[in-house]
Amino acid sequence: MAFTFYKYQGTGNDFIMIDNRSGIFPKKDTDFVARLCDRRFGIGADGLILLENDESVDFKMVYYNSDGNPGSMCGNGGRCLVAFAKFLGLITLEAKFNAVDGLHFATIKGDMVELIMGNVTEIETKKNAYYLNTGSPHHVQLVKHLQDFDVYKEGSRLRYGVYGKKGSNINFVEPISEGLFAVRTYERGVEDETLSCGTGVTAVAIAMHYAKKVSSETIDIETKGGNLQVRFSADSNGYSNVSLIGPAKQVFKGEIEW
Ligand SMILES: N[C@@H](CCC[C@H](N)C(=O)O)C(=O)O
Repeated sequence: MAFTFYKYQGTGNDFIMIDNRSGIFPKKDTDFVARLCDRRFGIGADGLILLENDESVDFKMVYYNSDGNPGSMCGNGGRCLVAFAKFLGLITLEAKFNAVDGLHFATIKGDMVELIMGNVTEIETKKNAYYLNTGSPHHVQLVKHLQDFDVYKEGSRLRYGVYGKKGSNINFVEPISEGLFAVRTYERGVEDETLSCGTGVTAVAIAMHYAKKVSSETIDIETKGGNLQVRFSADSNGYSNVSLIGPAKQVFKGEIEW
């Protein structure tokens, strides 16, 4: 049996994209998904995303981390999926889709995708860090000399040591200038640093505003894979109208045989 896959990247966070509206993909085969995501024995990606039919909106997002297990919400993956839906002719300029954390709205112009994320009402202050959920759980920690920081060592230590089996994604952030931050993320489920993490930079932007490191409600973030922007409205109830904006690009296409 064979089916077509596409590869997309959003600021270097890369995904295998499969149109599974026919339902043929073996969704429960964790090893198969992990093998496809393997960078030496497979296609190579930080995750795999299925585009599926949804009864009430344009489509459904089903996301797997590169370890083959279903993940929580993926912000960059969601943006890439919107670009894929446009490529398939399912949408033109706007999309509404269901994901594991609920309904999302998005707009696309050229290769720029703006994705509306869920509201954030709870932020936990920890020692030198913040913990919040932007569709996925995120630890946000300010550090100095981010470029030389050992993200893998410290990220994996916190991921397992502090957050146990369930784990968390771990973000390290350094302010660059007013309204601009540099971020590096250790991703749960990839179990390594990725070039960018969409729900991660969203969590960083909100945490930095909450910590009064920035007053603007539009925040620019530099990741190793490119730049993203996060916008929100902040009031005493928390953070709403949260959006994640950045490029999402198709990289190549191929055939999977099994
Ligand atoms: N790359 C992602 C984050 C994906 C979620 C994650 N690794 C998990 O399941 O914890 C993004 O862009 O948000």
